Amino acid sequence: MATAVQTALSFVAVDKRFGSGTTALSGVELQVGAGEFVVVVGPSGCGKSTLLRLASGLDAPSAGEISTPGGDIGYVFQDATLLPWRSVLANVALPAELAGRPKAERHERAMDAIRLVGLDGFEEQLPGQLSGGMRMRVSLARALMMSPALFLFDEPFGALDEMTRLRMQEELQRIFTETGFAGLFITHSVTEAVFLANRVVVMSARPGRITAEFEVPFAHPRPASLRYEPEFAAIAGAVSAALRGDAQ
Ligand SMILES: Nc1ncnc2c1ncn2[C@@H]1O[C@H](COP(=O)(O)OP(=O)(O)OP(=O)(O)O)[C@@H](O)[C@H]1O
Repeated sequence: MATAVQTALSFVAVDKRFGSGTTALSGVELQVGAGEFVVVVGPSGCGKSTLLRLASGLDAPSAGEISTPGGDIGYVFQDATLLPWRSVLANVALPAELAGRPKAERHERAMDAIRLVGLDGFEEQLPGQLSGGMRMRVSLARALMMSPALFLFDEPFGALDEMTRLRMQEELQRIFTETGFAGLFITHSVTEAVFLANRVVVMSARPGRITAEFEVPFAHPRPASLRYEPEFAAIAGAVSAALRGDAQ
């Protein structure tokens, strides 16, 4: 986490065209500062997942520049992608194991990450014995293991029931407050975006470009009750209007 750089992620004039002729992204300008949490909302198919793939380096832009000066990147996806035959502890410790860390060190760090996501006591369980929300916590703990400077989240809570989803939002922003990583988070939910973000970025339908940005000034950690405050509703309303304007 300790990093002197001020920018965790930078997109400058980024276009993405696929061989099929589809232009998924056009002229995208996006900066995520160190310790900043940016949430992207946009209509289905506007290029949000493409944006994350480019940020991760899994795919290259057709034009423009992308840089991640902070170093390590962590990923959390909707599908928790755990190894079913490994315990919670062994799943969380996997990145350190692959990096060749000594057993005692990776055990200690994995236990720290497990405590951070509120799963202590469950470290010997198998993924199949856990609820969807708990599996998502394991996935988050595994990503936290390598203390990445930047986290990429692709709709991580999209498959969870409403109550679990709200709880996970609260947990995630508590962890964000405690660890100070930078985040780029994708969601279809406007309230999820406003609850988590320092800044909400709205994308237009294809070709995806950024059409509006909203600063979300509430201090972290944010209480669950923030969602019912008029100031919260005002920002959520403005984000929704920007999204709707795009759909017309
Ligand atoms: N590998 C690919 N080859 C060709 N076209 C692609 C490829 N990947 C994505 N696309 C197209 O690019 C556009 C953006 O896709 P992307 O998955 O990034 O959208 P999205 O905003 O994440 O969608 P959703 O919200 O539905 O998940 C879509 O029209 C999609 O069909």
